[in-house]
Amino acid sequence: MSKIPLSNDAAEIDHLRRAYTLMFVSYIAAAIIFVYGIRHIYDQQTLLAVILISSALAFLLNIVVFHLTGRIDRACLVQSVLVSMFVLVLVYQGGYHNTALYWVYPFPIIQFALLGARRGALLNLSLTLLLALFLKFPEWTIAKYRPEETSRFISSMLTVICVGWISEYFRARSHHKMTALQRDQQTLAYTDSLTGLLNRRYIDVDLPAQLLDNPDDYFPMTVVMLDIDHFKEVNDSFGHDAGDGVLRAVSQLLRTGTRAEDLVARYGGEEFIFFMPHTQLNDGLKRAESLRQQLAQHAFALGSVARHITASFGVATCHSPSNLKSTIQMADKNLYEAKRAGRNCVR
Ligand SMILES: Nc1nc2c(ncn2[C@@H]2O[C@H](COP(=O)(O)OP(=O)(O)OP(=O)(O)O)[C@@H](O)[C@H]2O)c(=O)[nH]1
Repeated sequence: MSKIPLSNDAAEIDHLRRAYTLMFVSYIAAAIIFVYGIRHIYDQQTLLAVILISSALAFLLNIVVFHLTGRIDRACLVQSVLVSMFVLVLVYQGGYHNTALYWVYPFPIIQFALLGARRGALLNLSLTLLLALFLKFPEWTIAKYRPEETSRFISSMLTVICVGWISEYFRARSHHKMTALQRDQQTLAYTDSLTGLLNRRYIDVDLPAQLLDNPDDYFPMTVVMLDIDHFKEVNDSFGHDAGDGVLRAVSQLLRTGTRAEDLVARYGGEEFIFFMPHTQLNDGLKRAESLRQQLAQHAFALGSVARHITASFGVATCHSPSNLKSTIQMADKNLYEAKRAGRNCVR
């Protein structure tokens, strides 16, 4: 079966999840940090106030850049690096009366939400290693932490990282499984069971969304509709099963006679349609004529003899997503003209 370009709702939902996580986490963290920063100006803790206020502004600046560029991967990575730097500087300085360590615990969870299980674990473990060094060599820091406090802190940090990793790993795994399941079900819903081609539901439901989302991948797009001539006679003379065999053989001819980027569908009983992206009307007419000839020359095995079968073709070109329906109607009208003109021709 040809590869179906499907609208990817799961990827869109995941993108939104990351964007909302990034924005809410950044706004909430920036607001809390900013308020504490202002408070410490009044406490005369200038260095702490500068660390807090500049971190809050850096978080917000990253969000502004994200709004302007829409690049979620880069924004999450920058936010994680900013968070890590903030944590390191805060632990180095000690925070208010050396309480900095209490503020570190939420950050591993944030890193997992922003970066995912693998990259989040890497960043969190590196950060914990640096923090452990700071705590092991107190002469490196301004802060003064009690020895029993530092050992408990590293153990509880590792516990938080472990729990955060487990939760993010299984969330991502179930998300991937559900995405695969959704794709399988979509593929099944949009596949014609007799021929394995795309079906009418795909043309009516998913294709319009595809065209709207990625117009540059399609337009101008030529639509060809074809209908097997006198197909009723095939059924009447050779039986319904033989008719099904002809429909499968015609599908195979269409598959091999079209390009990989063309979308080929069974539109109704013995009616097929295909869409040729980036194709003007003249080229579309030539390709339809070539297919008509291939089909007319093909010998179908029916009963004990080989028989020739022909089809009539209608062609029209679509220039924008809003024209899809009227273009299909135009191709259908031209197909009717081809039938009226005596069949086995392209109009
Ligand atoms: N075997 C088989 N036949 C089908 C299927 N779907 C529709 N048909 C048959 O296709 C035939 C279509 O007949 P008509 O609409 O009269 O068209 P035609 O005989 O091809 O004549 P023209 O289109 O005017 O050339 C009918 O006999 C339907 O039963 C199918 O899935 N399998």
